[in-house]
Amino acid sequence: MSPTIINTRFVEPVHLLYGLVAYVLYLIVHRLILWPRFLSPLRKVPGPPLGNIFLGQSPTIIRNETGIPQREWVKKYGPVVRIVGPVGIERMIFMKPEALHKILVKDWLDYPRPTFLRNILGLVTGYGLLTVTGNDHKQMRKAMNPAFSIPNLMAQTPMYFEPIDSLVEIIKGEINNSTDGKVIHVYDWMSKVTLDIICKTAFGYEADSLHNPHNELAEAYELLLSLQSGSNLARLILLISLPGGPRFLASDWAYHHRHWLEKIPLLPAVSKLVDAMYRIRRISRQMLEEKLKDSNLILNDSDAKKDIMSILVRARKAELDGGKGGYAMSDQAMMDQVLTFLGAGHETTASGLTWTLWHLSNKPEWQKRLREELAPVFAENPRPDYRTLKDLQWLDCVVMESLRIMPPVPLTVRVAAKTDYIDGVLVPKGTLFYIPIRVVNTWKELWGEDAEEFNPGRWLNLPKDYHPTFSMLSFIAGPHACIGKTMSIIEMKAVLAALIVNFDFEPAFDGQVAKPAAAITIKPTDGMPLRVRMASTTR
Ligand code: HEM
Repeated sequence: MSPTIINTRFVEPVHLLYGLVAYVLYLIVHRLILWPRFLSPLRKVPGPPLGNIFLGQSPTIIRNETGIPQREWVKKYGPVVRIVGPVGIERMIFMKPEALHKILVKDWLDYPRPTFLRNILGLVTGYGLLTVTGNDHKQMRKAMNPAFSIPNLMAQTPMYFEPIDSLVEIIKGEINNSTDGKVIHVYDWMSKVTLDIICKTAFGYEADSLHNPHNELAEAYELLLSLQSGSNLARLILLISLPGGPRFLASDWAYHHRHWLEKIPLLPAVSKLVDAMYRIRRISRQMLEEKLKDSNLILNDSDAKKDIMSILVRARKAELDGGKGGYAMSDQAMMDQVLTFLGAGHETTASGLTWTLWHLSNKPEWQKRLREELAPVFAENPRPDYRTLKDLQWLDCVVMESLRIMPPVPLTVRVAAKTDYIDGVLVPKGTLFYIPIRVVNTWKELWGEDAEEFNPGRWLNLPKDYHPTFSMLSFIAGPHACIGKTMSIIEMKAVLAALIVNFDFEPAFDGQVAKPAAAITIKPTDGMPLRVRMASTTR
């Protein structure tokens, strides 16, 4: 037998195939069994059982209210928890301020948002601040910060009151002097009023969805929001993880052929998403074009328009004229930013307001106390300014407490771009982190035994270990902290104050329980029906 014959038999295609199959099987066994059970340096970190061999603990996470399984695990296993998700991917929870400081502030560049999250955010909110990282993010954030400065927010606050006054009149009309009041779906109205406010402050555009439910932008956002559910999110993550997935979903081709997607089982929701995003982008483009033609924009004094897009257009013009070598945004970048503000700033604020009204409905004593604080202020000026709203003590306590126990974004995610120690644990590159916003906000170890209860008074007597940055994470911290934090708090205060001064809120029926949805933001699945009457002071 010659050696040549042996060599030829060795490389027969069928052997190559066997080798390939064996390698793929090894990879699968490694991923699903060997790594999570025997090899990972995290395998001894406390945490729930590994769960389903393919999906890990994902079924529990998807089925439950966002942040609740994580909270139960922290109660059971302590401040450092390891959870195994689909295909053996590990996720870590770190609760202590030092660990959160490292991930979110000190080494933030080593712990970016994972690609799948950036792709989802990009698709539904535009490729702006929420999707960039590193130096691009630093530059973009620097260019955006002035639009959120206190002087600009002070100038924008009066813009909130036109939609707010419309809302008050609409609810009065619904109640129609009935002493029994009327049950209304509070979330729907909060969504409309915040959309009208953000359109005005972001674009200077009158959406008036409060009076015009068929406004195209309002309808597109309604469609987008109706798709928010844990299972739709899981489908979307799967789709955008495919090569070219995000680009395909954002393409004109996908929009024009979206009816095909409807025919594929499990994908009709994706077809609606493509439809909504296409329409939102088209309307935004039109608005930017109008803005670029608007001669008022060039004014640089008190007459100049104060909406965010006008501020950006002026800043770009100044940058180009002055040639300071700064960051001059392209039209597309500007549009993406404003879309980001619309996406990130509309439903978050609407959820925050809805949950605040829910808590106040169940705590009439707090509602009364708040009304007593607000009534004299509104009697003097029914459109209080930024400073007045900011300085109202009970209003501040109520808003902060609501954002603490029901943070509109209950958790977010980061990924380790390098292997490093965190809180004494060696965390390998590629590990995912839950930034456990809701868990931190209601951690009994810090906030005390009543941590999960609504008690606005606690803000006047904070726990001794309260950390101003890491005890309440509703807007997270560090370079990626919410740019709209001050704006959304003042907006919530303005809407809430006008509603409480005019109306009494109570549960729609005895034994009503809240129904929060499991998705990116925590909105009620039933639209939050509440009974609304004219407030005793206005009756
Ligand atoms: C109650 C209302 C709001 C809440 C609870 C909230 C919460 C958050 C959270 C938790 C993040 C961090 C997300 C992450 O890094 O994964 C974030 C980021 C962001 N938010 Fe908000 N937000 C609110 C309102 C707003 C408003 C009104 C705007 C704009 C008009 C806005 C614009 C943004 C932007 C642009 C980012 C990305 C910041 C960056 O990475 O530099 N948000 N927000």
